[in-house]
Amino acid sequence: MQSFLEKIAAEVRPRAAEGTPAQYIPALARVDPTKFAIALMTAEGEEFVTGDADTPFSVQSISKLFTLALAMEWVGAPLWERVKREPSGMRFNSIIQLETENGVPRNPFINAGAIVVTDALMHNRPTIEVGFRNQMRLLARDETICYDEEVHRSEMLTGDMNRAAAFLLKAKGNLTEDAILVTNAYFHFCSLAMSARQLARAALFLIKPQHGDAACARGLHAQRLRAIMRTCGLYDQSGEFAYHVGMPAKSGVGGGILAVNPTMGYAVCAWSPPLDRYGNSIAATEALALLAAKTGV
Ligand SMILES: NC(=O)CC[C@H](N)C(=O)O
Repeated sequence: MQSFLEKIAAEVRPRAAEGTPAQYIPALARVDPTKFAIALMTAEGEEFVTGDADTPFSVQSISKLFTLALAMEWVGAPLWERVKREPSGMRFNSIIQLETENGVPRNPFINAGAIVVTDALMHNRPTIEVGFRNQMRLLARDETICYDEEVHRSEMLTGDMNRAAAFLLKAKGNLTEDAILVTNAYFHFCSLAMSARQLARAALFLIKPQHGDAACARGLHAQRLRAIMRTCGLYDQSGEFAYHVGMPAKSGVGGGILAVNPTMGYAVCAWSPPLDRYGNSIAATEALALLAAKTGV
């Protein structure tokens, strides 16, 4: 596996030149585009890594997987009255459907849906940012995980589309808390900095129940979460990714893609900052495609 990951890395790294790191968040535009990592964790606890696997990067929308997992634990069924489980076929930050579909976002992995999930998590929990970070520390078994305050500030300065979504949700009666406070918490979740190794470790609960105190570690909702990853995990490229790669996955505009293979029993995170026009990492997608082909997905 180790030499195979190194071969994949050598093959796909040049593909990064075809894209650019996210430009609309200035702190992400400054990230070194040549960074690259793959980290693979097996259900049995073996770890294989290559490249910059211990360099923290901005998890961005990968946080939506973990906020949803928490909300399924903490909020349960009422969550699904506020957000649907359908692919949107639209860009991740689009608010068009929100207007025509009465303020109920298509799924929890587009921005509007994740803002509803954030609102649900915040309810009666004033320190949700600390709570979420602590859950991630427990899942990844790593106390060093922190928010990147520079990325957070950068998103606060440029996050008007997300504030627009939050105010629309509020106007349609689908936001309980203050729209500005909810988006600030959402920006914090997105600004969490984690390495590929930490993310792959944190995702193991999706293929095998884990010990520990993290709320979602028992993996009670793992199969449902994988279904939503499969259908909505890469925004309006989810169908293409399912065809090309085949693993349930979640991407972020920091250039990370976190995927799981329940049949073979591993979680894997690939990272390369340059993105395609959908906002998904080009080299990370290709790395996962080669891995999937090799491991019989
Ligand atoms: N696709 C993403 O990773 C988007 C997350 C980003 N924080 C945003 O709200 O635009």
